[in-house]
Amino acid sequence: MVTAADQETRRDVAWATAREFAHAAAEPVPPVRVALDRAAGLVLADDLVAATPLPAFDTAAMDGFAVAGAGPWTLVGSVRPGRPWAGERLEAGRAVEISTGAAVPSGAWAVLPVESAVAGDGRVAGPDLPRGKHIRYAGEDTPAGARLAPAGTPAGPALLGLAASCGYDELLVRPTPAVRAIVTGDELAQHGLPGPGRVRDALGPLLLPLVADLGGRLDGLVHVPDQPVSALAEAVEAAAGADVVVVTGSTSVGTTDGLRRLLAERDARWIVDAVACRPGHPQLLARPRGGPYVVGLPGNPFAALVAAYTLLGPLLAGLSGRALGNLPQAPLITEVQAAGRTRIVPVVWDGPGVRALGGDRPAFLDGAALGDALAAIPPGAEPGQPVPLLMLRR
Ligand SMILES: Nc1nc2c(c(=O)[nH]1)N[C@H]1C(S)=C(S)[C@@H](COP(=O)(O)OP(=O)(O)OC[C@H]3O[C@@H](n4cnc5c(N)ncnc54)[C@H](O)[C@@H]3O)O[C@H]1N2
Ligand code: MOO
Repeated sequence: MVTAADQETRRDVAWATAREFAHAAAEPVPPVRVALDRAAGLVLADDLVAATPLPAFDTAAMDGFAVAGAGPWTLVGSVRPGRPWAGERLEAGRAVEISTGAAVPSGAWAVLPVESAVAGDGRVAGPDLPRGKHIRYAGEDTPAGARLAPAGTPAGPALLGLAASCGYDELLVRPTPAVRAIVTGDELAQHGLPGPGRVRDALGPLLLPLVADLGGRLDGLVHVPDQPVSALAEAVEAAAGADVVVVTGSTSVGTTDGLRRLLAERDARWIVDAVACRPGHPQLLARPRGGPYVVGLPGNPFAALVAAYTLLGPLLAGLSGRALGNLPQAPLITEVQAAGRTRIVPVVWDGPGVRALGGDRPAFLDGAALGDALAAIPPGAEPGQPVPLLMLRR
């Protein structure tokens, strides 16, 4: 539970609250107007309002005959998609052959599907149909001016198709926030087997797809030694053009962990200073005056992954103007102890719930590599209780 004092200092923030703090602290990036084919995956900065009614005209929903009045009917012509009927209002007892998608002439009562029609000698017969049968009337799906999607909606495939349907060539969207990564650690090796006392960098390869999954664009990654301490300051300075700087392996309080000192020197505003979760406790989010947001991910790789979902994901959502939304939940069917702070463990779907996989030690990525989701298990959770899920696979 977060006390008033925690809220003040932003120390050891409860896990769900940390996500909210990260999201709420984000000032959305300025919007840009882009062509529809450049908008995929970006987030609407404005409501999408129907520029035309949909459908825009009374439309045949079947191939057959548009008929007026009771049958049989005299055929007086044909109508094809994209070529409106040039004739007069269709009088009772008359019909036109019509294709799916063509404009139904005024006066038509219904469209008689070709399968139900008997045509010949300039006439067509068939069952009487209820008024309006197989006609999609103008504005039936939406009238012009209706709000189809609110600002903050991601421009997925269906939204782009919808925008085109009602006449848009461009959309006002927020560009993907730019993220720079700074991977720290004198012990890190970037290729091959690490050798004595060295550790292979797991976070460089993990960050490129992870940042994209969380809604950002990784536009640079540098490796920085722990010594001299000025190296980290220079790397943060060089990333000033990004929206977010992610620093890994410098969140703790050791002599080689310079991030907290650097943030103090820069008079940074603390948004989250450690989270009451395991792993990932020392993660942080702060904003130096006039600079990008700084997310500190613990060096332990699974802890870093957890921290990215906890702070970086909600921050990127806020920068893009996306809502934080509620996480999906599922019952946890295995027992996992979460004493005092939220436990975050890899899980897989198993029938009506999720099952903990193991492989959840802070430095080990095995469970996360195989899991469908990370489950955030609050302190005191009972077996069978629904728990929030951070989806690892879609
Ligand atoms: N006195 C205390 N010490 C530590 C505390 C604490 O509260 N008091 N917290 C521990 C916890 S929990 C974590 S998590 C770590 C976080 O430390 P840092 O973020 O400063 O990371 P490092 O100390 O540099 O590294 C921790 C661990 O991870 C390995 N590492 C680092 N970077 C990478 C990488 N890119 N790829 C693979 N592995 C990496 C590093 O070699 C260490 O083994 O602090 C604890 N200490
Ligand atoms: O909390 Mo640490 O992040 O145990 O590994």
